[in-house]
Amino acid sequence: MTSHLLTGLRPYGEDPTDILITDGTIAAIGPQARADAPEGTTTHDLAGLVALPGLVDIHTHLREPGGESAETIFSGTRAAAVGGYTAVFAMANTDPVQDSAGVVEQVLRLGRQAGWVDVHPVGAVSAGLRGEQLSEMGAMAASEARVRVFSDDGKCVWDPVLMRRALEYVKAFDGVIAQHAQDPRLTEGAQMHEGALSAELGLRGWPAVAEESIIARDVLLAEHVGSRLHVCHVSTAGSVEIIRWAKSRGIQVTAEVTPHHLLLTDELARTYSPLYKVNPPLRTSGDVEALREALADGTIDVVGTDHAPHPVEDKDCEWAAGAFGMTGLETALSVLIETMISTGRMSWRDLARAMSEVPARIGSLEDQGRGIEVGAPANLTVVDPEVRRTVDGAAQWTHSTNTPYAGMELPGQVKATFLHGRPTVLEGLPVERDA
Ligand SMILES: NC(=O)N[C@@H](CC(=O)O)C(=O)O
Ligand SMILES: [Zn+2]
Ligand SMILES: [Zn+2]
Repeated sequence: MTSHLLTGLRPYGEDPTDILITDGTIAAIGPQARADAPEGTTTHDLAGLVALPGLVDIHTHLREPGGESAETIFSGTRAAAVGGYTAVFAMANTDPVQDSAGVVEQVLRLGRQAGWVDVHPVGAVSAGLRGEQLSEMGAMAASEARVRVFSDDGKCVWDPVLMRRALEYVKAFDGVIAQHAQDPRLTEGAQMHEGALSAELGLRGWPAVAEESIIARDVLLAEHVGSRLHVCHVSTAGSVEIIRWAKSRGIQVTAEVTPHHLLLTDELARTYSPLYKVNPPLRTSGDVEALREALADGTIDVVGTDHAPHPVEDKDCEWAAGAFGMTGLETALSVLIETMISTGRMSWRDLARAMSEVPARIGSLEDQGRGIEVGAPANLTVVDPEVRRTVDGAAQWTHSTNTPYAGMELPGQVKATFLHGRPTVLEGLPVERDA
């Protein structure tokens, strides 16, 4: 029997208490925790720190197989643990693509071997992400990986017939289609948000309507089919309006916002540094305000990092040649503290809902996102919200250095993470399993 006694921490930022973890489960909370601690229990003094349920990322790119020069399942999941995560959904745009039972089972296995977080492979919607025929969705759902989230992320499922079939297909096992909403024709050659600034800088624009028109179509398809739609990385005020309308009609739609779209704006394109190049692009301060409001009022359900590591040669170049994407696993919680907690827009309980409970529910996980209660699996994140740190891309655990926050001071640090009762992070540092 392995036991850990966590003393003095504040669940959801509330009154300090003690938590006893025994054999992967929260065994006691409060005075009973010390009383029940068996011989040989390891005690961790975490006085004053905030405890949250282990974070769940609905949108991570781990890059393996095929993109190991940017990230591996090991390096990406270790970065996730350091960022406070206990589960990640690994996007399908790998090489080979995660479009068959064989590939998703391989990703599952590598995730288990690494042991930093639970890895849930996302299945591709279309074979090879080609947008032509459906992938082996049923086989992936029935595989050991039990795939429930399907996405062609990186590409939009553009063909409305294919989208309709995908939505119909996943109903059989309560799956969900996560759409990367980007009309490819309206965004050909696009480099940044379309607006006054793109005109001034002479960069081809990515108009808001290219996202909004796909979301509008997809919520109507989801309604027609009676299936579940999840919208990836919502980035415009207009998208928020459409999702708000869809929810008011009872359409089964959930939506995600990234940390970078909650904090950064298109003004950063003035630097011409590809570190700020991402898909969908950074938008205006008006969009940022609408996204914060939507996350606070629940129109946007969850935060997804869209952690998108890229090798240095794809970012250390001119803007037009740069790859789209930013890393985010190690900074997500800090950005959320900065934008939503410090501003009083969300409580710690709200944050736990958006970063743990609801992402777990969208992905049909039963042993994650359960909250801090006796009997729940001991997936916990312990954060010091008071520390302020300057982000250093080279000092992160991800294999890539394309963080847009380099040089910025952000609040908060994850001090400890527990995965099914085992510490994966202590004192802010990853703990090797055999240690
Ligand atoms: N977000 C990005 O800019 N890039 C992602 C793909 C995606 O999320 O659309 C990637 O895989 O690099
Ligand atoms: Zn995407
Ligand atoms: Zn993505």
